[in-house]
Amino acid sequence: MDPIDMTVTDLNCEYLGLSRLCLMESAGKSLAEEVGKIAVYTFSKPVKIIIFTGSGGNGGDGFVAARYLLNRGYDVDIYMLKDKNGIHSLEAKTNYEILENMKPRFSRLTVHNLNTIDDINNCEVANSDSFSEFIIIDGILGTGIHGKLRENIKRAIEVINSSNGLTVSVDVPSGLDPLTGQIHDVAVKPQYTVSFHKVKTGIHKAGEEKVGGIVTCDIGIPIEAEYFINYGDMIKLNKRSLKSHKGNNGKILIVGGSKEYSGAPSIAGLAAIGAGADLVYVAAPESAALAISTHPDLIVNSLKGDYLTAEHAEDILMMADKADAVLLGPGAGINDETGKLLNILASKIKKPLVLDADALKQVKPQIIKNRDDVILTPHIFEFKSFFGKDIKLDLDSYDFAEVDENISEFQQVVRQINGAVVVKGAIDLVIQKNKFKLNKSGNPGMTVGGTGDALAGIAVSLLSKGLNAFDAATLAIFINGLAGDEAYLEKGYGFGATDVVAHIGKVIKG
Ligand SMILES: NC(=O)C1=CN([C@@H]2O[C@H](COP(=O)(O)OP(=O)(O)OC[C@H]3O[C@@H](n4cnc5c(N)ncnc54)[C@H](O)[C@@H]3O)[C@@H](O)[C@H]2O)[C@@H](O)CC1
Ligand SMILES: [K+]
Repeated sequence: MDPIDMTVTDLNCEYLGLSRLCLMESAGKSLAEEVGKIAVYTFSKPVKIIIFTGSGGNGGDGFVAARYLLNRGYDVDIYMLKDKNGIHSLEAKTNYEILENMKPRFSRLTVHNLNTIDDINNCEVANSDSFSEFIIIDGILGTGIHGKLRENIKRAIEVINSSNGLTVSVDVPSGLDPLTGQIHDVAVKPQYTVSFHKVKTGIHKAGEEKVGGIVTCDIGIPIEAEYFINYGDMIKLNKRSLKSHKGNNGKILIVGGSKEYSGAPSIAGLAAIGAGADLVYVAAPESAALAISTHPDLIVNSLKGDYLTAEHAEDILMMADKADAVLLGPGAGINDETGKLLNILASKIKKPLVLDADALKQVKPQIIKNRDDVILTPHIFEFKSFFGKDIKLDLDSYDFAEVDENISEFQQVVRQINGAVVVKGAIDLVIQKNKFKLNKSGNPGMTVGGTGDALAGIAVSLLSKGLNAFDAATLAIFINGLAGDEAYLEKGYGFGATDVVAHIGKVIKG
């Protein structure tokens, strides 16, 4: 599991009511159990446990484990590389304070602050001849590592590696990149790594030589916290820089509209603005352009005729050059000439793309199949016509295995292409290759016309800000549903797509 996805899942547990403090308790308890097993297996007698802690959640797991190990009768020494005031994780601080409050202390616990390099050089582990047999728990850095290692952390890692203690790393060996498995400077070289919930991607990549034996502990994270999109996923949204200029936050081109439909590209464009894009250009035939241009937020390029045709290709390709992402299809209609144009554009535009209803019905899968920067937003019938496969999403089962089997049926079909697919329904399914997420935001009122255009507009807006197709697709369907839920609160089932659009900015901010 990628570290960012682990963070998202942890956060989503909170929205189920499962706090980070509970997760840390569970992680620390599992850690203590595993260390206990390792101690018995390796030494078959009580040994001293030395826990190195940093300033984050990784150290917090160490503080929790200390309590359980003390109860099992172990002597525990904690070596804190950051003192209480330097602990950033609230949960870690709470767990440290529990140890601190144990006064008078009957347990065999000692706590040392290693504030300076000298403190580290002079600690017992650095002169470990004085110990016979002991276990080191490495709770310095986990998934929260970033940038270059600070000097004191580097030194502590060197001391751990040159000691003769048996080392158990918490979640990730400190210093090892939890995503790539690379060691940029130095890293703890443990005999075992105890991971929580799922092994982090970097651990798999690094291999046993760098991480030792891998133990994975279930810490009670329910599968629903991982499968369903929730507010935790919002951390993937790029923060808007305070110094940004016009255009820095996404320039979009929407290609759509026809004699019959001018509403669809307008809604998509306004939704893109709602999701934070700076500039939205719409390329539409003149029969739709006038109506679209009544929205002053949209910049309309009027093209000759009642429908988009292959004759417009050159003009549109020039416009696409200036955009960061392009949406093809809303309200374009279905006819041979428009179909021809959409296929040309899908093959020639090299910017990230969203293919919506009328584009989905006309663009041939082989044209986009090798691209991983494309999002398709079909409902189940469009899915069938695009992929030529009739399957249903059936999540009414109480059996994980059946749900997984149903989802993997979809994955097998979607694997024909490299892009992300949002299968819209009462519960939505987002798939890209072996990744998937489910979404339950939204309500039955969203069957009203135009909500699909709003979704496509949000998706292209997020693509234009540099999100990858999977993240843009998952966040777009979640945000669109949340905005729909706000519209329902305001107007009951009497809301329309423009009401959904009106709430997009607010639900993102909130
Ligand atoms: N997030 C959660 O809810 C859970 C997290 N858990 C544990 O918490 C860990 C993640 O916690 P955090 O996100 O707090 O991160 P970490 O504990 O990995 O460390 C982040 C801390 O180290 C500092 N730091 C980062 N890079 C550094 C560098 N190069 N040099 C020096 N200091 C550096 C940061 O300032 C931050 O205070 C996991 O690996 C796992 O062990 C578990 O308790 C299970 C639940
Ligand atoms: K660690």
